[in-house]
Amino acid sequence: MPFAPFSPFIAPLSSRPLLRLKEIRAIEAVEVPLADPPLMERAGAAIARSVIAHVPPGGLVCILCGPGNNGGDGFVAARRLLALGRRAVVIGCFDATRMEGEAAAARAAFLSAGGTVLPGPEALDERPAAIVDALFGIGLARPIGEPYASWIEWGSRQTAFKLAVDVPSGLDADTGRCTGPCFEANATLTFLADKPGLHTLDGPDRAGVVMVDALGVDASRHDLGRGRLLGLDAFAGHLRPRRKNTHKGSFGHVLVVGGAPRMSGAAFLAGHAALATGAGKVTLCALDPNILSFSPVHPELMVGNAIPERGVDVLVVGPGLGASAEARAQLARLLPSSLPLVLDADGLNRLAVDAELQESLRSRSIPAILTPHPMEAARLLGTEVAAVQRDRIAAAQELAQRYRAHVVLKGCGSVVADPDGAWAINPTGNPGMASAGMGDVLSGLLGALLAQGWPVPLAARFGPFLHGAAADRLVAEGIGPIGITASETVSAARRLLNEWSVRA
Ligand SMILES: NC(=O)C1=CN([C@@H]2O[C@H](COP(=O)(O)OP(=O)(O)OC[C@H]3O[C@@H](n4cnc5c(N)ncnc54)[C@H](OP(=O)(O)O)[C@@H]3O)[C@@H](O)[C@H]2O)[C@@H](O)CC1
Ligand SMILES: Nc1ncnc2c1ncn2[C@@H]1O[C@H](COP(=O)(O)OP(=O)(O)O)[C@@H](O)[C@H]1O
Ligand SMILES: [K+]
Repeated sequence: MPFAPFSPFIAPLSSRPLLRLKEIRAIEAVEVPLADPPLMERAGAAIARSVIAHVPPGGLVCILCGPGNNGGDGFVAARRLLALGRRAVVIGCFDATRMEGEAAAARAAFLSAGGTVLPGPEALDERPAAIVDALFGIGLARPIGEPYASWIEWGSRQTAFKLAVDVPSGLDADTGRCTGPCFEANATLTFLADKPGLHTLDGPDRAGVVMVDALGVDASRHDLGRGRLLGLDAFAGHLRPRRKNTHKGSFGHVLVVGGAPRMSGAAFLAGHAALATGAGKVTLCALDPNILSFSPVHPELMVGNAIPERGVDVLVVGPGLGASAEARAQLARLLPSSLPLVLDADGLNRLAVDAELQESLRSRSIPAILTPHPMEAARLLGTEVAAVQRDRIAAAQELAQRYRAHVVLKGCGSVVADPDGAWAINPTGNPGMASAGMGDVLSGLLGALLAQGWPVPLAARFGPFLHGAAADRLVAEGIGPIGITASETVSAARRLLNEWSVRA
């Protein structure tokens, strides 16, 4: 029976830049000619160090090398491993006469050091203890064919330590999309700076643990673009203990508008999430005329069919809103408001087909937070889900600009984009969150943050970070990923928020 011990929960602590291909290439263009020792030598040394840290002496290290500089990194690593008394072989069967520059030199140096290049995995006569994937990195130009495709499939299947060099071969470093066959690593050692494709869509499944080695290059001297991988440090300034001398008015009044007939659960979930993560008061304005005037499970929620005349600080519109004329009327009334606004679910679906609502969203004095999942995003962009997922960052940025709003494009590696072009990827969360009601919880949680005074762009980042971390905490405790419920993430988020809100 397989045994997988629960790992202790540690939220990602440090945020860091995420660089797209054009930014990485610009750094390379400046740094490669200056670097001494050369960057490829440093990359190979870093790979060798990582292998040595993970593989006991005596184990065979099998390095899959491709025809470009990614393969060059692999050849340097192989030579260095031999020099350190380790057993290493290369698998590589490309036309070596077509190799150029440093990569060709790296191959030649490996061969001169007595290294062996095998034509395929079938030539091995023992099981490797480690597989290093140095086939293709950021130079991947098309889907991978034979023989590399079979090597990738073979390598991914091995019960060995599997290390991808820079990017798992077959993964698009910008988008996290598998372009065809794609290596499945336990860990990825990526160079110069971290890359968005390792953290969204297929990236997390393929890359495993991501380690960044700057190769001694001070990337901060270059254009780092506008993307970040979120870490807890990004929010430290707003995670403070509460002052003693406060009252419920200090923490804001959230109004949740939704809950059409047969969909009131969504509004209750959002409302409960808002209260449990710190809103001072929560009112539900439900479209269902038969809704109970209070929730027996959460009697602290104020429930009704009317929008309070005054006293509301934040709007959460959409959970279970439905597609009725009344839903449209509520949107038309609330979108122009000058209160902070979270728009989700049916609110987004209605927005997608209504030019007048779109205009009033764009004209808001405070940009709203929109929280589409990929299907909702596709509707808002007038395209297909596949087109959204082909480049999630570009889709989120396009939405943020088109609707002049902060956008959380949900899913594995949620992408947050601001109207001014800044963007971020959230590293927390797990497939246990692929269950009904999670989006409603996120909306409520965002409402609570806004009600407690978080600036809108920061709330749009911390909401998914906290929610995903809550689900990760549940997994670490053995609750999930299978069967986590949206309500359970609310309690876990409350615990984390209290743990994190300590005096520095
Ligand atoms: N530049 C630097 O100084 C540094 C770079 N570094 C390292 O270099 C990596 C980038 O190297 P790179 O640019 O050579 O690209 P790489 O990923 O090896 O692939 C290009 C080769 O593959 C080929 N090819 C592409 N797709 C293919 C396919 N589907 N099927 C078959 N062939 C395909 C393509 O051939 P072509 O398209 O011309 O036929 C070309 O030969 C980077 O990820 C990092 O590891 C580090 O050492 C730090 C310093
Ligand atoms: N595989 C996953 N990895 C990380 N987060 C996920 C995953 N699946 C779902 N989530 C998160 O869970 C939430 C689900 O929201 P949504 O799809 O709107 O759910 P629902 O419509 O059921 O309420 C989002 O915040 C999303 O990012
Ligand atoms: K690779």
